[in-house]
Amino acid sequence: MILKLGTRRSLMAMTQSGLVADELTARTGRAVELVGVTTEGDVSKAQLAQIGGTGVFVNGLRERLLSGEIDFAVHSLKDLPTGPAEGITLAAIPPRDDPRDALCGPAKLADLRRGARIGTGSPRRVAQLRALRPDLDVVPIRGNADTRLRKVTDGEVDAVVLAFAGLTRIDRLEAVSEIFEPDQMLPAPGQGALAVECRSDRADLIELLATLDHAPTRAAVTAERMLLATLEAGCSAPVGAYAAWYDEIVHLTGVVVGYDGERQIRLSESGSPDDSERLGRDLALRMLAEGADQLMGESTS
Ligand SMILES: NCc1[nH]cc(CCC(=O)O)c1CC(=O)O
Repeated sequence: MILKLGTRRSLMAMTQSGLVADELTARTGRAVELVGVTTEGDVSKAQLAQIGGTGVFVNGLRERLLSGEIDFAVHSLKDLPTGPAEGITLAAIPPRDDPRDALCGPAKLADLRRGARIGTGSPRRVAQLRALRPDLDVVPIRGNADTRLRKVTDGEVDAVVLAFAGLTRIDRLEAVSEIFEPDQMLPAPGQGALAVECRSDRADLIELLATLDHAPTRAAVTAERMLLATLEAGCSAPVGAYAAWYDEIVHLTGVVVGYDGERQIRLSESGSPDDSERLGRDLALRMLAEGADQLMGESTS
């Protein structure tokens, strides 16, 4: 039987789902067919900072998993809410792509003109951009990566910030003028990674999909997501987190930035990959002890 893989319809989503489908076929010999699904996040014109964090890109796919219309689904992991979903299992987290953010514009950040207009709706990117260049005019924009890049070519904004992994998937690396290192801009928890979900009662499928799982990526993104969950922040909060993995140790860094970019709480901690949930929780608790709560509260008001 051909397995039905549910995916959003954007080029980025179709590309990443296609790669997962090919990988599953290569590893298990099972044929996979893509099924395009439109989600609330694709339709709504509201700013993500308002509607985000509630799984707007994810819920439509989960409904079709539960109804049996599709067998499994591929999401961008950073769009996945941190809470559990009834009846749904996170069956695999494949090897992560580049987690960094990229500037797409005519020059590197330091070389943009004073007061240049930068388009991004993400409070995390807004706050970190302001920390790097307080003079910039950061304006909210929405739409998929292609639409955002067009706003640069049309002159509506001077530059935009997008995930490097997404730009790779839609073959638009020529638009990149600078890649931000994590010490300049920490990515969103889970950025660059994918999530493969299926129904919890499909034991056969869970076993099959497990062949796609990459343990180091799972440990790293688990730490990042636990940090986010413990801060009780969603994808619309000014929270960055990145866990690197080397010498069999997970090195997690988290940041909370005030909306004006002036104040930030940035801390790091290392631990065993077998205990990555505790690593994320411990670091978040240290950030809260330093006032992360108050800083996040100011940012959303
Ligand atoms: N919120 C939209 C979204 N979800 C995942 C990605 C990029 C790809 C990824 O992080 O895996 C993007 C676009 C962006 O932030 O540029």
